[in-house]
Amino acid sequence: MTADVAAARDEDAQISALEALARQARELVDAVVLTDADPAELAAVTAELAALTDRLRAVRRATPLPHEFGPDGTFRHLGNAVTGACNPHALPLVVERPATGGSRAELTFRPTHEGPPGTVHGGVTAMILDHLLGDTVAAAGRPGMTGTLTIRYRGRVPYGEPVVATGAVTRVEGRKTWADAVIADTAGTPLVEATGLFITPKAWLFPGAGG
Ligand SMILES: CCCCCCCCCCCCCCCC(=O)SCCNC(=O)CCNC(=O)[C@H](O)C(C)(C)COP(=O)(O)OP(=O)(O)OC[C@H]1O[C@@H](n2cnc3c(N)ncnc32)[C@H](O)[C@@H]1OP(=O)(O)O
Repeated sequence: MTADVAAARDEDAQISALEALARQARELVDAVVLTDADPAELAAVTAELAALTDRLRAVRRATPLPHEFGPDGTFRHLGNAVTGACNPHALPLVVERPATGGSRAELTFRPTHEGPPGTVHGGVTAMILDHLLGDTVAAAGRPGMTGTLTIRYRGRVPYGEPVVATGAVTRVEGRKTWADAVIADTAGTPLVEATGLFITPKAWLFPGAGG
């Protein structure tokens, strides 16, 4: 076994273990949101969690896992707040790029995403749509940063039930790209609609040019 292969295996093992930890941390957050344990039990669990937190902090990175190209050549961001498999804050959203263009994701929100009673928080759905729009413009070969994001909330988004998010580019002009996205129920009824303007920084077009 070469040193490169051994290093790749070590990295795979590290990522798999981090993904498992993130999955467990999501389970923990869901359990916290829904627990009805008594105060003594809550205090005992809190003390155990504090000890576990100290163990993880003992070996600490400066930043979350970075953007990179994975072993199969595809772009990945394991620490991303929306898609990162190693980030417990992420759903994580799994985005597909249909052959017909745009981006698509099937997702199920959890009780931890609740805003109004029985409804997903509008900021959470906006975050998902921002990411999907960003992926949509990137899929069209025009990656950019969100300049503006307009949201129209048409119906309550439930948690615990699957919904579908889709996005499509609508207009391009120089470094600007506009796209629309929607979260709909499985019958296709739109629940939240978004329009985004994405601007490709000059540095992404001309690396080293600044901007
Ligand atoms: C290598 C990467 C591979 C990636 C491959 C796969 C990716 C996989 C999916 C990832 C998906 C992520 C999705 C998350 C997306 C976020 O969440 S991004 C985070 C939120 N957004 C930000 O932080 C952006 C912060 N703002 C900035 O960085 C800069 O202001 C911007 C937006 C890059 C623009 O800066 P700039 O290029 O210096 O812009 P500037 O030259 O002043 O203006 C250019 C034009 O845009 C207009 N403009 C500028 N800003 C705005 C604005 N905010 N609103 C309206 N118009 C504006 C100007 O008026 C101007 O218009 P014209 O005069 O040409 O008509």
